[in-house]
Amino acid sequence: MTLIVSNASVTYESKDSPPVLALADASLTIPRQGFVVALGASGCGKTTLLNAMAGFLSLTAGSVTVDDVPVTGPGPDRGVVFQKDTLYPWLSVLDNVAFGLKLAGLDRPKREAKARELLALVGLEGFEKSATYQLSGGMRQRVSLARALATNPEILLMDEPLGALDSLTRETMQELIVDLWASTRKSIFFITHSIEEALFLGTEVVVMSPRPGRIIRRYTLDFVHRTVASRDAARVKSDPEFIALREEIRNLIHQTGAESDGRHLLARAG
Ligand SMILES: Nc1ncnc2c1ncn2[C@@H]1O[C@H](COP(=O)(O)OP(=O)(O)OP(=O)(O)O)[C@@H](O)[C@H]1O
Repeated sequence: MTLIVSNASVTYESKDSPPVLALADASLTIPRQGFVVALGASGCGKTTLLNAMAGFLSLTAGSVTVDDVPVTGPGPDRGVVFQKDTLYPWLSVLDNVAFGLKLAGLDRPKREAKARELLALVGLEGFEKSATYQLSGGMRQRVSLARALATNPEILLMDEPLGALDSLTRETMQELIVDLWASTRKSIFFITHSIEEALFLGTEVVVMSPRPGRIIRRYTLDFVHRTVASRDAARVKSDPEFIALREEIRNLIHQTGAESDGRHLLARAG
């Protein structure tokens, strides 16, 4: 499946404050089996873009399509993982993962078998009967991932799923996501504030700048392919090419962050 965002703009209107141009003329393709990462400072419209892809909000202008069919709402072809897990505290780990399958009408043995398989895939074998509040942040995000995969969406939309984790857990989770991407061949759209994370994960990285939120730069990368081939994350992250690009993007984000303050006022006034 291919998800295409064309010339998408979103303006938030409210009664008490001026309209905010949160996303300005963004175009983006999530190709089949691609791993596209949106990177940018707070407020540059990343979540707005993801919400439009997920069908949670309507665009002010432009379009989102999946295989040429316009997105008009959420659908089983797109699974979503949020920064803060949205697990049900009254359900066990297994039942959280199986929940969507229950809604889809699968009988108990089938949905539990599928949920067990997914929990093994994310490294949570043995925790099926645990309550979600007994788990660490990293484990909870593993459950969220398994839950998003349960209905077998071709596209995964991930809104800073590792943002709340400590740095060691975060690195382990990055490697898990690379493994999942390589083994399931899903298409992924992933949001992060971390330049290193974006470079490590993405086959394509789009850099966004705030006020108004727009895509200012695109990079096609192969670091993630190198990680899949070498299984040596530390080596990939310390590669001089990786480090040079990390610095280039850091400068780019700092420059445009400063410049965009002026544009912000223009965007609001205009
Ligand atoms: N419902 C809303 N009403 C009004 N303004 C909003 C609304 N949601 C977001 N905004 C504004 O739109 C802009 C883009 O927000 P968005 O959440 O998409 O950015 P982001 O890049 O995901 O930020 P963060 O990294 O902090 O999550 C911000 O200036 C934000 O304040």
